[in-house]
Amino acid sequence: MPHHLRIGTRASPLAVWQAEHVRAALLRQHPEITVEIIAMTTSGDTLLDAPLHALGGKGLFVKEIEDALQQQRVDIAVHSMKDVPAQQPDGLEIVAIMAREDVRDAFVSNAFLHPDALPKDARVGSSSLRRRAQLLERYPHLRVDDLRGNVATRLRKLDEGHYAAIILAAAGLKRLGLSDRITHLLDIDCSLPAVGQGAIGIEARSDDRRTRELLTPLADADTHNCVLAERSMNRVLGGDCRLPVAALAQWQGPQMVLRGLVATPDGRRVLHAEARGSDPVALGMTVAAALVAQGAAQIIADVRNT
Ligand SMILES: NCc1[nH]cc(CCC(=O)O)c1CC(=O)O
Repeated sequence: MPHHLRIGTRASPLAVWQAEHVRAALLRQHPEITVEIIAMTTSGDTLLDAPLHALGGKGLFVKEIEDALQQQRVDIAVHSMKDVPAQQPDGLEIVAIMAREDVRDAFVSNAFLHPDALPKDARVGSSSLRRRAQLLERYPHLRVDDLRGNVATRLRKLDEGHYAAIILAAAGLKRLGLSDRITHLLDIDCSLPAVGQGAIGIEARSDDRRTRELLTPLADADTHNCVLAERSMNRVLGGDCRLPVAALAQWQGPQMVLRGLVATPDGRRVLHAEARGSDPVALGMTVAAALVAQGAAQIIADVRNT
């Protein structure tokens, strides 16, 4: 009997694209196996009215898929690493992280070529406190308003005229074939990305040796170490994707450079830290400690309490 693998994924077009991407890579490596995609609607997809950061619980988008994995209804789960909480549930593990797409945030507008061109009180759509804080730091005259929904929904709300501009991850737009909607790619000095942004992670049961072996050739070691460093920082800070926390690790020769940021949602205080090293976990802890020394823990506690 040929081996059959069931991939669990969210049902959004971007998530399904990512699952298809994993399926294609698996079949390239192992032409003898069969792969099925099982798409699920998660609570993060249905609770569209509340602002993302106000919804309780971590891992809104991944919980239901992890349940299916633990209950053996699927064999692997494909996630945007950005949405994956710092800690995996018992018995599950991120086995492979694939080569990263563009890590940057994209400025998308039908009327303005660059955020510099936005007039006072222009409405910018973003539901991420991380994007809000960095935008308001540089452009305190703007209004940042909540914007939820999948990529197509957000673009539609822009096109309907509800916003002067919106900010999205470049990776999602590129994967969906929507690169032509990117008006301007924000430099990482303007908008440091979210932990794990642009990276696809594949989760499996720790004790499922056969599946883990099949996944090994899909992993990109450089991306894996960068995302580990970012997640190590986030774990110390107790951060998740709803908090104004950003991090990006990049290889510079034999070393990684990890930049981290914690900000107040209004962008009035923005803490930065940076370190180099080759041990991802230690590097993350170093940058987290440097942020804590500047008051990061208090900022995070304040955001959690509001
Ligand atoms: N929170 C939703 C989400 N999760 C991953 C991506 C983009 C793709 C990626 O970062 O890998 C997006 C959309 C967005 O932020 O615009």
